[in-house]
Amino acid sequence: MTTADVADRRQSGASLGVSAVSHGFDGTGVLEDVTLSVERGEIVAIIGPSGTGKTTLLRLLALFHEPDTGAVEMDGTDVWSMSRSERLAARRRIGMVFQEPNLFDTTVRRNVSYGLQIRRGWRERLRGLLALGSSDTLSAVEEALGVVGLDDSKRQPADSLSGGEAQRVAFARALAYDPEYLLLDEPTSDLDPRNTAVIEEAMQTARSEGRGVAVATHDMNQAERVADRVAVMLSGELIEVGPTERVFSEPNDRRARKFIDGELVY
Ligand SMILES: Nc1ncnc2c1ncn2[C@@H]1O[C@H](COP(=O)(O)OP(=O)(O)OP(=O)(O)O)[C@@H](O)[C@H]1O
Repeated sequence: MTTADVADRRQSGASLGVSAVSHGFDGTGVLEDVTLSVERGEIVAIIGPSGTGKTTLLRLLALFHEPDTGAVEMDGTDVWSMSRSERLAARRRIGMVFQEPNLFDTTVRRNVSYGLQIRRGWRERLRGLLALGSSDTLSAVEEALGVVGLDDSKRQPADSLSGGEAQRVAFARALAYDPEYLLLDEPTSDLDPRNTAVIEEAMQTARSEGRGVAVATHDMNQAERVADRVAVMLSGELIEVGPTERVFSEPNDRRARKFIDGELVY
């Protein structure tokens, strides 16, 4: 990506967000009146107790579900009022990394290039099939694997990787198709400090490339280390959103303070 591309992404002020969203499952409410957006070129951490709705929020941002009420907006446009093809195009601008890497039983390289193929439109996909191993596919795969420090493992079978390496491949798979927004659900929850550091660095690289990153994490130290803004979620509501330093040092909400101080039992 050129410096001009990055600057262009940043200046556009583009964002992905939810506006006054409430959502539940089988008649049970999970999210209540949630408003949050992530702009390109920033990292937003969503923290909060287990079962509080962080994954549900990421899944709504990933356009997996239509919210019961409220809007999911990309660049200010309500995604669920778009046509199906427009929404599909919007979805292609978003990458998601789940808590479980869920790799395919093939090499590292094929896992990453598969992500690239599946996200392309059918025309591009056909072109890709005709020119399997084309240079742009290969360089996108190599670049993404380089970001997570796995450029030397391309030919390795995915089932021979450690949990941390597998999660790094899942990250590269999401990165390879050049998403504008990257949604990460507890990407380092079971990882050792070294793999955690690699993923955190990759998040920062994504930010510096002008991507908007939203990460749900239990790890408050991680939120403090990487995020520009933090959103604290409790029982499906966002009780505090603000710049990381301010939220950690002087949260406005009493419950957010308790959660940050580790006094909130959950
Ligand atoms: N597809 C679903 N069907 C029914 N209930 C669901 C579904 N997805 C989530 N829930 C419920 O919504 C609530 C919030 O879950 P969610 O996974 O969003 O929380 P979370 O904050 O990400 O939790 P954790 O930190 O443990 O991953 C939970 O009570 C969960 O059981």
